Amino acid sequence: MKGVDHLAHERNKTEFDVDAMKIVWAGSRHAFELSDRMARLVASDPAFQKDGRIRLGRKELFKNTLRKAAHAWKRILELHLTEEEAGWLRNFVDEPSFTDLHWGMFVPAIKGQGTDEQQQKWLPLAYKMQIIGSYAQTELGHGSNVQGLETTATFDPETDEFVIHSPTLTSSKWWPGGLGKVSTHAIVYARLITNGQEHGVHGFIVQLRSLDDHMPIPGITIGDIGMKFGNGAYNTMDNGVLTFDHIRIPRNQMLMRVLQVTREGKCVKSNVPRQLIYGTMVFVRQTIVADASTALARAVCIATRYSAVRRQFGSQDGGMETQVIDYKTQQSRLFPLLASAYAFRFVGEWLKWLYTDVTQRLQANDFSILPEAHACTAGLKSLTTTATADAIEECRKLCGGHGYLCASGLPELFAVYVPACTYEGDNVVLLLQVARFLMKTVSQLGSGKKPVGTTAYLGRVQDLLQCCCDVQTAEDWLKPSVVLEAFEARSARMCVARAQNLSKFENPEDGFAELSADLVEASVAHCQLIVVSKFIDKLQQDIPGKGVNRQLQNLCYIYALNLLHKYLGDFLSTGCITPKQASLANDQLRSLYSQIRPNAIALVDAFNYTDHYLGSVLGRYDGNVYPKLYEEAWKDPLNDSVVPDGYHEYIHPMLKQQLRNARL
Ligand SMILES: CCCCCCCC/C=C\CCCCCCCCCCCC(=O)SCCNC(=O)CCNC(=O)[C@H](O)C(C)(C)COP(=O)(O)OP(=O)(O)OC[C@H]1O[C@@H](n2cnc3c(N)ncnc32)[C@H](O)[C@@H]1OP(=O)(O)O
Ligand SMILES: Cc1cc2nc3c(=O)[nH]c(=O)nc-3n(C[C@H](O)[C@H](O)[C@H](O)COP(=O)(O)OP(=O)(O)OC[C@H]3O[C@@H](n4cnc5c(N)ncnc54)[C@H](O)[C@@H]3O)c2cc1C
Repeated sequence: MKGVDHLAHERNKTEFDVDAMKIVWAGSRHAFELSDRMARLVASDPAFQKDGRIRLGRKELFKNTLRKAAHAWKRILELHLTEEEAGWLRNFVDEPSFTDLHWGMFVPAIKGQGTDEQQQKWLPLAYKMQIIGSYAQTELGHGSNVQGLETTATFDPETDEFVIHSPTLTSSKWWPGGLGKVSTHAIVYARLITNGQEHGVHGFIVQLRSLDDHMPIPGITIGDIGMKFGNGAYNTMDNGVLTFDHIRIPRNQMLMRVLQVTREGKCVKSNVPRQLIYGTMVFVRQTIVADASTALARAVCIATRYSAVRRQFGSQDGGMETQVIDYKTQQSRLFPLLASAYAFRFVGEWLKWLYTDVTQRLQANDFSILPEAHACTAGLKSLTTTATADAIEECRKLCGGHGYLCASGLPELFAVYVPACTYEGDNVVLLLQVARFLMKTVSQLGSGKKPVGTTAYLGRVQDLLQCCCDVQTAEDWLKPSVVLEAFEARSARMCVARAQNLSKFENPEDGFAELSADLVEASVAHCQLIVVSKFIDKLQQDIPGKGVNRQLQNLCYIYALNLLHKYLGDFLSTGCITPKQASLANDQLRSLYSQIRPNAIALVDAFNYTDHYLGSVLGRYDGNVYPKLYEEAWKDPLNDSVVPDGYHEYIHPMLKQQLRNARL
């Protein structure tokens, strides 16, 4: 059987309505139709083709990205695309570029931290791309510790200006995307100083380059920070270095929604909390969770299709060998990743809802759920990006040797994706933020303050400390209440144990530092509970389409029970379940793998990815892997000549030498 036939055969086995699942995956019929249209538009435009990207040198690669970004903008204007459509189009162009930072951070920072007047002035320019913006927060010496940033913004009352200055080498801005070669402006984070007094870190709109000839403004030194991990990959982005030598900007270019500086240099606080200065990060972390499901789904789609095409061993009487997807070990590695892609999709949807809710509340001066929004975005960003980066690498291994070829698409996907564990907050630093939030919540339980939202379960802590898991058969693990209670009890018990250990320290900060590794584990347990509970919530919705809900149930339990298996130490050591119940969970997991198996190809088809977007010979929709791999190999520049360059200089003399030695 050819690869092409394998996948057709697999698709015939499907037990659910794939078109209905495509809508569930996209979030709505509207989102499906829109993203489908934009994906096809990009795939059919020769200007957006991706072939050979990994073989380009840095300069060529970068220019190619500029060309694509300019072409995308031209198409957006020509077709009068809405903001939503334009976002999808840029997504399917699938090449990190300065536009990500312009639309993803510069514009949101002005929207979130700018006053009405500032928004009226700057947003129209940014929307028309008459200025291009970057987000310049991180410095050579400090990234995680935002309060440790060294760039200064000193108010000069004589001229009504701020003087932006880089006092040390370590205060050089370092990393901001789009900054190196493209941005004309940036939101620069700097320590505010007025009348000799410091007022913490704030954002300032600073022009970096001339709008006429793109030369840096005098006093500004700016460039690219150099090559990053992998071929192609994130090297399409001009992450930059920037220093200021006493650059003057008008007073009204400080983003003043949180704090105003008057003409006299007096600081006047508004009624919004200081943390709103970090608001852009909350917004971006939320989008990163949605991106995680997309990147994970890409890797899983490639590995699943290829696993159905690939055959090894098991041939009897000259019959066909076994499809590697039928090996239980392959299933136990692959199907939890498939389930995770769906799980992250739904938690991403929920997080988007939470973010919208918080934004509306902020507008009504209700800041009560800001800590919850911070903890959820930080924790879920950390959980989903760590899992996705690991999963892409696992998918590469699941594809055996061919997974290591760039033609599989997996090496570049990994190289592009893996910095997500670092940017927008190092994943461990973010989990420590969640831990602080959890410890604070536990410490307030005695005061009668009822936890709400994702920590509401901690309000039932006494019950959760005592409850016994009610599982007697493997089927009992298919009850939502049973699964939920096990995850709630594990998280609650871990939180309480950590809080008790913390209370033994005289100085809570010393305790927090000493116990930080344990605290991070509690944060992970809490975040996994959120993902499981949002997946379970999704199952309660009225989901149309034959067999769709059934598949989602299977995926949900695979996600939860695989975590239970992987983190068994937590569940057993906290006494949430018994070894016997753990073994029953494992039995159930195996049964679920068998149920998912006939639907695996259809479940990845439901992602609705074009071959252009997947960029993988192994993941092709038609399964025509081998002829295309063979074809692809011949495109390598090494195969331009039969005898390689360097033969006469190096190989020939070496062979001659051996020959002479042999004759001696
Ligand atoms: C096959 C082919 C493949 C190729 C195809 C390519 C496809 C592309 C696919 C994927 C690529 C996607 C590309 C996407 C592009 C994304 C661009 C990436 C951009 C990255 C940009 C950045 O990184 S910007 C810089 C981000 N920096 C950080 O995140 C810094 C991290 N540090 C912090 O956030 C904070 O400083 C801290 C959280 C660590 C705080 O520390 P500290 O204790 O010092 O805080 P404070 O004293 O300041 O405040 C404490 C107080 O505030 C609360 N708090 C903290 N943060 C927040 C917040 N954000 N919101 C609300 N509240 C907050 C905190 O809880 C404390 O509260 P208390 O009540 O006092 O306890
Ligand atoms: C591809 C990419 C794009 C980026 N784009 C931008 C951008 O557009 N704009 C921008 O401003 N920045 C950008 N950044 C910077 C990014 O936000 C920072 O690198 C990130 O926040 C991590 O900070 P750091 O580099 O200072 O890491 P560090 O904090 O130095 O981390 C080093 C190690 O120390 C550990 N660590 C640090 N603090 C603690 C602690 N308190 N407790 C325990 N462990 C700790 C970390 O876990 C990590 O293992 C980008 C980075 C990358 C890689």
